[in-house]
Amino acid sequence: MSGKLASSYAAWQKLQEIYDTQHSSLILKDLFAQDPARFSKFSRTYTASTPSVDASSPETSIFLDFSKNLITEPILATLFDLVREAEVEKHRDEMFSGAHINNSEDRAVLHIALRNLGESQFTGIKEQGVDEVPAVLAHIKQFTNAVRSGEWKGYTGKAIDTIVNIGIGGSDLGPVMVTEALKPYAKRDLKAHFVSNIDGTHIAEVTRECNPETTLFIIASKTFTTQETITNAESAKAWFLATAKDTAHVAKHFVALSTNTKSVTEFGISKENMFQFWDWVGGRYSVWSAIGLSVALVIGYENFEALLKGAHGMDRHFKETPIEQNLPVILAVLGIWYNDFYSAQTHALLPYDQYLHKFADYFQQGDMESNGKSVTKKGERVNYQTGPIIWGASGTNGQHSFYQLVHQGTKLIPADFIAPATTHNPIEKSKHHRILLSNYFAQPEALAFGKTEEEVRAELGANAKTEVVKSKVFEGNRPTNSILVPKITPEVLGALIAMYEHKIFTQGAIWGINSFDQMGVELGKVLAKKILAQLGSEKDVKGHDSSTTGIIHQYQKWRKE
Ligand SMILES: O=P(O)(O)OC[C@H]1O[C@@](O)(CO)[C@@H](O)[C@@H]1O
Repeated sequence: MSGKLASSYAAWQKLQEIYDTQHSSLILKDLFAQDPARFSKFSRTYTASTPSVDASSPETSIFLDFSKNLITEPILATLFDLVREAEVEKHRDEMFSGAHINNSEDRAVLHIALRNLGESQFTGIKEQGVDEVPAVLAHIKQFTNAVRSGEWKGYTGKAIDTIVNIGIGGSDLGPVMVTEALKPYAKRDLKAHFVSNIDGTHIAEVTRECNPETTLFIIASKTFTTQETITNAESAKAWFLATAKDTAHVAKHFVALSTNTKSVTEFGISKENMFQFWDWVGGRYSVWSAIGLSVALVIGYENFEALLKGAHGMDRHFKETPIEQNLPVILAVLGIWYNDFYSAQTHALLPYDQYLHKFADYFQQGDMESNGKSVTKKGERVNYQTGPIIWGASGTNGQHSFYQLVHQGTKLIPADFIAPATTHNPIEKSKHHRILLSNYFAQPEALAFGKTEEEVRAELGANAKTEVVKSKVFEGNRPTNSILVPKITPEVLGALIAMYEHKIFTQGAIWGINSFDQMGVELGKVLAKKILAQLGSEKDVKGHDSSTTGIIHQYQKWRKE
């Protein structure tokens, strides 16, 4: 089992020494001037080894330009030494083999087994459920085809025209992000809604848009015990039965996605209407599982399978490619360079594609719930930074929101700029797309090379006030990765998501932490349940600090219901 303190590695200590002695001389303007081949040395292309499912789709490729990073070839080589010293490849192979690498819960981590579509190199995994994946996919295919064709009818004999996915965290963020990202592939007359928050507003607002005769509710919950989801599901059932009356009709309008058959049937959903997955699927890694049912309903099973295929291609790349050419590994070590040596606290994901506007939201859970840990797998407190704060927004909107700080603030913010070469909406002869991409190209250039005081003064003239000149200087030397894909297709999206999943894995393996449990979400839930019980009673709240007690008293003074 890993769990060694990363700071104990010789490569880590070498990186610290390099940072201490060299970081102030790592100037991108100079690094590019010194080496005309810098771009080609620090860029890589991933291309799926098998052709696209849809012959009319462009190839499934990802181009990574990481030349605008604060690295030299010796620094990159030392980062790769760290990967080898941390035995990342060994841990990777353990994951792919089904070893219980999630040691705190004694579970395997096998989201890769959800999407290999029976490919030989990943079969032979001896974990309960792995051999049932094809049957669940077949059930998803049969069900989604029935709903989309109108064969599946509601209790009054009408076809389903609305789906409502009720889930939270990984049971919501994946379906939301992927259905948004692949909207060009959506069946436009099937409306999809996603309810996640316990705030009654969420389900109240959604059911206002729904007709109980033509709505299908998807109760998405790995554990089927999550308070928000079960409460929302009960309210959805009550809303439905207020019109449908007969509980027999539930079977036509409610399905469940879960590992917990007992709780699903106790809720009143038959086993036949349940799509199963297994404990070795982490919530934040579950969009490839039955949790992806809403995705398959919206974009169709063939496109859902293409998404899986795209991710599987990246799995093969991660498993088979030498670390120096391995995109997830390269992204991972660059992130560690800034997170652990430059003390950058965050990492921005900036997709220049409106359909990807939920991409950063998705990886807030994916990355921060995986690597927001402070003890190693052996229980030792780390003495270095682990998971970064992930944030971001689609371009160009971010430019009119937070780019001021990114360009001229005091914080180092490594950022991934992501864009498709071709848009799904080439309106005005792709004028919009050219404008969008011109910004996608320009922002990393501005961040890297900035604008000197001399350049500003030359523009403003000799009489310009010093304070005005200074306010217009861009220090530059701010690192970015540029990721370019041919087009956002199901396969490309699958590969992109898997690339970031394996980046997260690689960083966690280097930090020696368990990226696959989430103990940190439990305490708040327990305290909330204790307070909830007290809010409902006539007695005064007790057992809390003066602040919690005081704010509850204020609430009780003001509440009207
Ligand atoms: O799918 P479920 O079991 O309802 O869990 C929902 C989410 O809740 C968590 O915060 C775990 O409690 C996330 O890890 C998970 O994706």
